[in-house]
Amino acid sequence: MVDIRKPILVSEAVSAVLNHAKAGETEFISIDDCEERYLASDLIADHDVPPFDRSPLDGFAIRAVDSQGVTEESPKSFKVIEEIGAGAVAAKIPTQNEAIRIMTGAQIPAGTDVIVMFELVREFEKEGEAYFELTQSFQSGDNISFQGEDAQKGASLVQKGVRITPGIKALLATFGYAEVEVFKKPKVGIIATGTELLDVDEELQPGKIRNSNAYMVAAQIKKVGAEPVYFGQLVDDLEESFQKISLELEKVDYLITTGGVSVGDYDFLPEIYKRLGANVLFNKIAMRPGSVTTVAEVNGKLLFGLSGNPSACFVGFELLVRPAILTSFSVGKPHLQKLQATLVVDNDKSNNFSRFIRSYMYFDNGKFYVKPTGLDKSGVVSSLADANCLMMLPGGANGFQKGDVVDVLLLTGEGSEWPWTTV
Ligand SMILES: Nc1nc2c(c(=O)[nH]1)N[C@H]1C(S)=C(S)[C@@H](COP(=O)(O)OP(=O)(O)OC[C@H]3O[C@@H](n4cnc5c(N)ncnc54)[C@H](O)[C@@H]3O)O[C@H]1N2
Ligand code: MOO
Ligand SMILES: [Mg+2]
Repeated sequence: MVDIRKPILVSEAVSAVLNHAKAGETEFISIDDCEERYLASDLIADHDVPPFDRSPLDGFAIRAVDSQGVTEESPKSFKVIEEIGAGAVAAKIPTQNEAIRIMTGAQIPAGTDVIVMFELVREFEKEGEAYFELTQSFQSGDNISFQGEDAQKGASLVQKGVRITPGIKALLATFGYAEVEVFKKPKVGIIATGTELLDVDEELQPGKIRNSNAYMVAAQIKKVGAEPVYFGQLVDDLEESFQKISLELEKVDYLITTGGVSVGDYDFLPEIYKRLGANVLFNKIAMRPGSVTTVAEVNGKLLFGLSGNPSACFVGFELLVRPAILTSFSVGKPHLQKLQATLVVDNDKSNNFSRFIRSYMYFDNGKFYVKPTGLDKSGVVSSLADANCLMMLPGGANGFQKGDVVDVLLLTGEGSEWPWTTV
């Protein structure tokens, strides 16, 4: 007799995993290598930006007071007494009707409070000296980029746990972060199980299939910002599998196995958890695919027993492994982002378990729409190719019809805080 497993809600499974999530270790790395990593401390402005009042235009720095009353009909001439480019500081201080020729980015010369762009004046020369004629008046502060208008000293600009984008890298450089404190990439071991598995470079043989899970999971691990460590594939042999899993578990922060978690004669993971003395958090989730997904803990380390079925394996990673890793990086929204979209085809299947259907979401005429990307079976691999989201249909409902608005979990982009309290 096989054990009858008691399914728990997806939300219960996720919280059981997150109860065991640990804060990641941190390290300092060169700014050159920091993109896509997660900040381990807030990014603080250590000075004002810009650090001085500066010119946003190529033109002339003048005193607003000298432009008062100036119009097309009563223009005024200004004498140019110095020229500065960005990086230089004016040596002279203009007095009445004097100006400094100034380029974009240069510090506003003392005594001046307006920049007039070149295009607004008529330049001329008199007795070998440069002049221009002004035909309009200005207010003090016109065309000036003020010190601190971009960022003020002491401000916390990006919080710990945010993934470094090119824009954040610009801020890190602005504030002199040659070395950046980030979360270390945890090592996530992968072991594929199954006597039927061939590696990617092997010819097909009767009864055998190529191992796709190991490659898919490694890509999922990289995408989330961790480091995959592939330990190869195992034939279904209890002793050998136990030895290999206990050995490799020591070398990583998390271990993912694929396959062998169900109730089949060659599904040895349940027995291996026993031999390891693991605390099995759950071995059945009320979801499709991935109902057999099992998570166990050994000495504080999580072992994810993902299903062998490719789509179930994929979904198990996204719903359970992803938030565990992202939580260790202090990410505030570690779950797939939940949106809503209109179903474009009927989905009559009813199921007691909640379903996470590989789907494609698109935007048309102001609305989001969603449709499945292929056959909705957990053993299917082809429907993963076009999937940019998982349609989330709660269990117990009597099917869904074209036009229904359904929940959708995006596979890319920003995440969500906990959104799935009901399934
Ligand atoms: N009597 C029952 N049988 C099954 C149940 C059940 O509740 N009672 N659950 C079914 C469900 S649901 C799933 S999902 C699968 C889970 O199976 P396992 O996790 O034990 O995985 P395997 O048996 O090893 O393989 C299942 C399937 O996946 C293919 N596979 C395995 N590894 C890979 C890989 N690395 N790359 C590509 N494909 C892989 C394997 O060949 C099998 O076809 O159990 C059901 N059975
Ligand atoms: O766990 Mo299975 O993937 O539900 O089909
Ligand atoms: Mg099996």
